[in-house]
Formats: sequence, structure tokens, C-alpha cells
Amino acid sequence: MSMKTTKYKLSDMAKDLKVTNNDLIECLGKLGGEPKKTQSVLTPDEISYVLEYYTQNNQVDSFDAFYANNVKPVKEEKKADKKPVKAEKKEKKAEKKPEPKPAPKAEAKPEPKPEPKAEPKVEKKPEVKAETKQPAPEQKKKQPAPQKPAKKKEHGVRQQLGGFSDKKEASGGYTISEDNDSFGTQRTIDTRGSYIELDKYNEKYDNLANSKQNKSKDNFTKKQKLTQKSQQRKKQQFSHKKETESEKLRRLELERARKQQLKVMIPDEIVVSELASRLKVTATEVIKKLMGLGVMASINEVVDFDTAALVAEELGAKVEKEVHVTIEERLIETDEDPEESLQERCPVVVVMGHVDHGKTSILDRIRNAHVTDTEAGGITQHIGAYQVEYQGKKITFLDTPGHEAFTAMRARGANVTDIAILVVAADDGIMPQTIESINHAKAAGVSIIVAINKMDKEGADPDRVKQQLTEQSLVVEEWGGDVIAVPVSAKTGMGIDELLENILLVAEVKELKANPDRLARGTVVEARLDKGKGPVATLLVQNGTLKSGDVIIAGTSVGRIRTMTNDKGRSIKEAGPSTPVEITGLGEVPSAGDVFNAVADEKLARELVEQRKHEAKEEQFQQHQKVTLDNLFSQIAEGEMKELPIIVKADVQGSVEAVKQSLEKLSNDEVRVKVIHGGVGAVSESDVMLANASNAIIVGFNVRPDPVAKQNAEQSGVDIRLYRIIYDAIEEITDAMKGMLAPKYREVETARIEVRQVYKISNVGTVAGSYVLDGKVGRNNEIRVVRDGIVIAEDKMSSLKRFKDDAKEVAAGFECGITLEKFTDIKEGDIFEAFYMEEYRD
Ligand SMILES: Nc1nc2c(ncn2[C@@H]2O[C@H](COP(=O)(O)OP(=O)(O)OP(=O)(O)O)[C@@H](O)[C@H]2O)c(=O)[nH]1
Repeated sequence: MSMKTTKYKLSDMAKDLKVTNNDLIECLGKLGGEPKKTQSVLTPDEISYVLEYYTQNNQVDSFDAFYANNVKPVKEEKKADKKPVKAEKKEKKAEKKPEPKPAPKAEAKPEPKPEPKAEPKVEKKPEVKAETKQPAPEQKKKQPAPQKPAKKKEHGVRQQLGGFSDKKEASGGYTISEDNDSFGTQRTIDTRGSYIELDKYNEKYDNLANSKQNKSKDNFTKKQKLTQKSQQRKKQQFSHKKETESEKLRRLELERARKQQLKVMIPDEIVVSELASRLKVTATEVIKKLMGLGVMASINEVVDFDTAALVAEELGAKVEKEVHVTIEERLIETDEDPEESLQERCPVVVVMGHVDHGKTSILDRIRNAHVTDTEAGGITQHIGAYQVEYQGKKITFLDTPGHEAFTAMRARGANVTDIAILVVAADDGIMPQTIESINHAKAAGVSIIVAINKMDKEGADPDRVKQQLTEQSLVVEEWGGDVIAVPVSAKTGMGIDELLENILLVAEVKELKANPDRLARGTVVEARLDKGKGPVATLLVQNGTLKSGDVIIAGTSVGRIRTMTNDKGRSIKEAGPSTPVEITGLGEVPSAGDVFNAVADEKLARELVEQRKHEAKEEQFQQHQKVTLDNLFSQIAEGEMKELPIIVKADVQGSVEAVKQSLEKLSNDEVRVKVIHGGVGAVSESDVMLANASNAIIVGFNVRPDPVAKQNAEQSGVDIRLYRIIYDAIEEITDAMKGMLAPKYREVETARIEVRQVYKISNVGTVAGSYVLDGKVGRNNEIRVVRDGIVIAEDKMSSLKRFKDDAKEVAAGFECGITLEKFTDIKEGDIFEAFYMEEYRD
């Protein structure tokens, strides 16, 4: 086949054997015939003769010595591959064909499963070389004449011959003797037969090779590489078609192997561009793969872990989940409680309503009337919350009436209550703070039970109250709604039991449960600094059981519980879910509404507190996170804003209604405008608290915020917009929703690119062959051309290409071709600064 096309010249063989041309000419002269020249092509007979000659004259003294020499010199494989082969072409029938092809694996061992064809070539040469190199001088003295012994002692030739054994047709009747000094054995192998079982010899050489190999790993790799190379070359020599296919396979395999080594960490969610850069591929490739999976995602979209992992695996990467464990996560158990661990807990109730409608009176009446016998004798403590027992079941009341405290807690993220009692005086009806309370309760998503109080009074008109409630979308049960309204009198005690019964009923429907068998978690209800005791806090345990001696962390304070008392002033050791307790032992006074956790590691808890303090400071600088008209559009665009809650305050009720309706009509597909509260009067502290807790904007007409409200709004970043004309408000909010509030722009640099070569292509223009130094250049970026630190031009990109394909973006470390719309005087070494203009607001 292709082998036949190769010719083995005398000079080549001399080189291979590391002898001079003259030596070889002299050697061949002994064979008779025409004197050879350096360029003469050798016949197989001649080659065989030479090999035999040198074999006999270059015996090794010991196998080890031979092998030691033999391991390295693999380099000549290339020639070894080719040269002897061509001989075969001319003299097909030559008896002693030194066909190099087959081969014992002696040397090639490093490869676990070497291809028989490839190896022999690799191995053959070195051995010849080894022989020639080392023992030669000595041997020459001893055995000046070739042929003399019928036995030939060499392994290199043995290997060549081993090849013959593989190829029966090639067997040319070669006789070799092996004298392996170190093994003290002698073998004669007659290759003239049609088959030589060299396997057993090969095996021995394999073993030897192995042992050597262990000593020299470098050799191992070197050989392996060479073997591969020789395989490649060999393949090239053979059929082209086959070669391309197998090469392709090999390439793909290599690529896969390479990529498999690439480990990517993927978090729960990842942006497509980030995924691409972690996978070291272009975003387009990732997007294509995503499409293949049926996921249409743009470069800036986020994909979940599962999808990202599929893409990564398809691209041959090894996926590992990126998990960020914060101190908080390490310290605080957030695992869901298994269903079987949950036990019923009592409801936590708050009382709300307008001033003087009787909130405190109702709370007192309940407390005094339902102190359990076991608790009798305990002195009632006002710790901010208390528990009563009714019909064998407990109810926890928050002792601070009014929605202010409630909303203050909610603003801090604490959803403490399950049920709100809305107190409405039967003689007074619904008043502004009643409406506020309703809205606060609704915003918190708690169940409302209406207590129509002062029923003992003359002029009590519960029906009017019910009517007014309907106007606030609270329809009482008797009228077909789902709101329970109980007529009560705090003064006489009328209806109080019924109220408690209904609380238990609602609680039952709500199926309130908690797991008492875990570290406690809950909310700080109240906290103060006591001169003698230090910081004192009332905690409401919401889950788990709080134990005396527990280390707790509450907001930014930490400490070990020193004393723990219940609402009757009794010292207790344990407090389960929905239990209010007063504790001492904290290092600092926490804030009402802070979440507390009992933790196992005090040291870590202190670390967490430090971290929280730091975060709290940072948060102060980031108040713009709150929704404002200025950032409304960007929040909508980012998908963070699905609903725009607004609080409307106006001078007259008519304006409130008018504004409410006009604003709600502004709702569009992206965002729903929802007026969560509307009222007459100045913007109050309570409005700001509600806005803060609900992430709402306050819109005021012909009203001003009171000083406290103003201050609170500034502190908490609540946006208060004041107008004199309704039309202005509507226009401004509409503009804000469309992102048209007089935008400001700033430049955001995305990448620095170096121009490495400039091509002028007709019809295309000047192409800057560039390299992205850092960042990521996007197709839509603008380019500032900087030469020696001086801005030469600013222009738009007209094309961004990776090789011949248009690219959406090119990341650092990649090359790309850039053409600019107008500027053509690009020079090598220019720096392109890619940037885009970003809209921002103060
Ligand atoms: N006749 C009658 N008077 C009541 C009843 N409940 C409360 N009052 C009176 O109404 C007034 C206000 O009661 P509070 O319990 O202080 O009302 P509040 O809602 O807690 O008031 P603030 O704490 O100011 O918000 C007191 O003078 C009570 O005596 C009742 O059922 N009947």
C-alpha cells in the first residue's frame, strides 16, 4: 500500500543506525555487487544484511543495560516508520524482509492497549540505535566479522522480527538467537516458519518495560506521546478517508476529554452569559444548547441550576453545585419542620382600632377574666404580651394595642400575629384609624375579627358599623361575607367569651402549628434597658422551645439567657411556641420586631452579630432599594415590581377617592397600581410605617407630612410625593412607570480591546483584528478609540465578529474583528474602550 511508495536510502539508514555513510557503504561492500552511493536506494536484502551486521556487532552485555539504553531513544520513530518499508515495495519477495510494521510491545508498554501496528515502528528504531550506541565499540573488537556466530544476540532486531511474527506473510526465515546475559538463558528463534510465538517474549519485555517505567515516569509520558504521534502519522500514511474519520473521532474525543476536565460550579440560578464564561464557551453556544433543550433564554436571562447543569454537561463539563454557606446558614437552622414534628400551637392575637374605641379595656377585661387557676397568685406583669386560657386552650395577646406597634414589627420582617381584633365602638362607627388598621391587617395578611365594642352604651348601632365595614370590603357573616363580627362590651364583659370562642375557631381553621423540638426562633416584642438587670427583652417564641441558658441572637445583640420569666412574673425554664417570655442576658438592647434565634455556637453567633452590624451600616446607604418614583421603572424592568402599592393622603375624602381611582387605572401589563391605604389628613408616622412595611409610595394632595413622619420617611427611604393638582400626580406616576422621568445617563465601560492587526477589505472597510484585554465587549457597545492615551475618536460599532460569524459579545481573552461605523483610521496598537450609556437617577 502506501508503504511501497517510501524509499530507504543508504544515507537515511546510516543516519538511523548512527554510523557514517562510508561505514555503511563499506558494510554493504561486503555483500558484493556495485559499490553503493549515499543516495542509493537499498533493497530489502541489503537492509537485512546491514541490520544483521550491526546486530551481531552490537550485542548488549546485559538485558538491563540494554533496556536502560533502550527506553529513551524513541525519537527516531518517524524514520523507523518509513524507511525500511519502502524496501518492501521493490522487492516484494525478499526473503528477509525487515518489515518494521509489526511489533512486540516491549517498549511501547506504557500504553495500556497499544495498537500493534503503531508500536513496532516506534520501538524498532531505538533499539537498533541502542545497540549501535553502546556496546558497539567493545563488540567491534571482539567480533570484527559479522556472520560468525549463527546466533544473533540482540533485542532490537528481535523486535523487528517480532513484527514478522505478527505478520505471517512477512516471516522470512530469520534466525535469531537471544542471549540474555542477565537472565542467563539463550533462545533461538527460527522465524522461517510461518508463525512465531513471540508473545511470551513480548510479555517478558512488557514486564521489564513496566518495571522501568515505574522508575521513570517521564519516559512513560514521552513514549506515550510519541506512540500517539506515530499512530497519527501512520494513519496519515494510510487511507485518507479512514484517516479523516478516525481523526475526527479522536479530535472529538480529545475535545471531550479536555472539556470534561473543566469543572464548573453552578449556583441555584445563573445568568446565561456567566454560564458561558464559566464554561469557557461563547454565549451563543450556550443559547443554542438551551434552545436544544427547549429553553429560549437570552444572554442576560437567568436559568436555573438544572437547566444550566444540562447545558454544561452537554458541553462536556463536570458540574458541581455552587453553594454559598453564610455564617447565618451555618448557625441558624432553617430546615422545614417535618410534618410529624408539628404540634398545634396557640394563636397570637393583636388588638387594633381607632383611639378610645376600647382596645386597652378589652385586653384588660380578657386578661383579668381568664387568668387560669394555676396562675392565680401570680402578679400580672406587663411585659408586652400575655397568655390566657379559655376552654382549655391558650391564646396569646400582644399587649401593645394599635396597629403602630404591629406595623413597626412587620416593617422589620416579623410576622408575629395570626389574628387581628378590630375594635370598633358601636356608638362611633368606623373612623380614620379603623380604616388604617384594616389596611394594615390586610397588608399583613392576617385574619380579622371585628369586636363591636361599647354595646352597653346608648346609641350603640352595630348595624351601622357592619354597613361601614362593608364599604371597606369587610362583609360580615350575617350578610353573606366571611368576616366574624362580635358585639362586646369591655365594661360589662358582654360578648367577651364569644370573642374568645371565635378566636379559637379562626385559629382552628388556620391550623396553626409549630415544632417544639428544635432550637427556638421568634420575635422580640419589647425591649428596654433595666438599671439593675441590664437589657431586658420580651420574646415571643414562634417555633421551637426556648430554654434557660440558651445562647440567643436577636438582631445585632447576642447573649446567654440568664433569667426567663413568663407574663405572670414566674421564673420558667422552658417556653414553647406562642409563649411570651421576658429574658435577661443579652449584651445589648435589641429592637422590637427583631427576629431572635437560639443557637448552638456562641462564638459563631458573635461573629454573625458583627456581620449584621456591618450590614446594617451598609443598608443605611442603600435606602434607594425602597421603591421610589425614580427607581420605579428600573424595578419594573428588573421584574422586581409586579405591584405598585400607593398610600394616598388628601385634604378631603373626595380627593382621596378621585386619586385612588385615577391611579389604579394606570395599571398595565407589567405593574398593577394598588392603593393600599387612603385617608384624610397629614402624612403621619403610621403612613410612613405602612409604606415602609409594604414597600409603598406615599402620594399626598394639599397635605404635608408631620415632622416625625418626614424624619422617619427620610430614615427608612420611603418616597413621599406631594402634589397640589391631581393631574400632576397622575402624569408623574405614569411617566415613572414608563421610565420617562427625565432620565440621566452615565457611561459604563464594558471592555478594553487591543487592536493587533488592521485589515482593509473592500466592501467591508477597515477591520480591526483585536484582542479583548478585559471585560466583555457587546455588539451594541460604543467604541472609544484611544491611541497613546489620547482619545482619537468615538464611534459606534458596525460589526463585531468572531472569525467569520457575527458575535453578540466577546469576552476577555478572545480575539474578534471589529469595524466601526465612521472611523476608519484604525492603527495597530490602538486601544478600543467599549462602553454603553446607562440611564440612572439620583
Ligand atoms: N361604656 C363603655 N365604655 C368603654 C367600653 N370600653 C372602653 N370604654 C371606655 O372607653 C374609653 C377608652 O377606652 P380604652 O380602652 O382606653 O380605649 P383604647 O382604644 O385603648 O384607647 P387608646 O389607648 O387611647 O387608643 C375608656 O374611658 C373606657 O372606659 C365599653 O365597652 N363600654
